[in-house]
Amino acid sequence: MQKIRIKYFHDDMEKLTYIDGKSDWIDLRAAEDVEMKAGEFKLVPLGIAMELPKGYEAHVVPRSSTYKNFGIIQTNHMGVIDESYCGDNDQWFFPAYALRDTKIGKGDRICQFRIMEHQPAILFEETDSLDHEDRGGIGSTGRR
Ligand SMILES: O=c1ccn([C@H]2C[C@H](O)[C@@H](COP(=O)(O)OP(=O)(O)OP(=O)(O)O)O2)c(=O)[nH]1
Repeated sequence: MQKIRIKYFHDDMEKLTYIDGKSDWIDLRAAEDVEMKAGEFKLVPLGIAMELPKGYEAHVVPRSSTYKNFGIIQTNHMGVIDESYCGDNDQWFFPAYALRDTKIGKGDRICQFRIMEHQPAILFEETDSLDHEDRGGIGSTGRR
């Protein structure tokens, strides 16, 4: 088991739970009641900060049911939490765009995250030709 040091910003928040065997993505909750009008953007606080393991980052995505339940989408599509984002005030946020008037309750599970190892260090080596056949662009393999 990998240990992660976590700070909760509110005493009455439900603690994160890792449900072994079902999914290794961990649900995150809104840390306050949020009301949004259609077309509004808001950074919804998630009420936690973490010290990620060395060599890891975290990826945050919406739950599949988030749009159905709340009518919001995540504006960055996938949030990347850097390893260096580990200060006492580095609270995680969910950037939300509302497509309808909506209410999110404190404690509602709106997104999920997992940790991922960093990619290897990369050195770009410039060339005039990559010496491979073109694959063909977006949609080039057709619809069926
Ligand atoms: O959905 C997200 C995405 C990011 N973050 C936090 C963690 C991350 O480490 C930090 C910066 O994110 P990123 O580098 O993606 O944002 P940026 O727009 O490039 O800002 P910065 O100038 O701070 O790098 O913001 C969140 O809380 N939620």
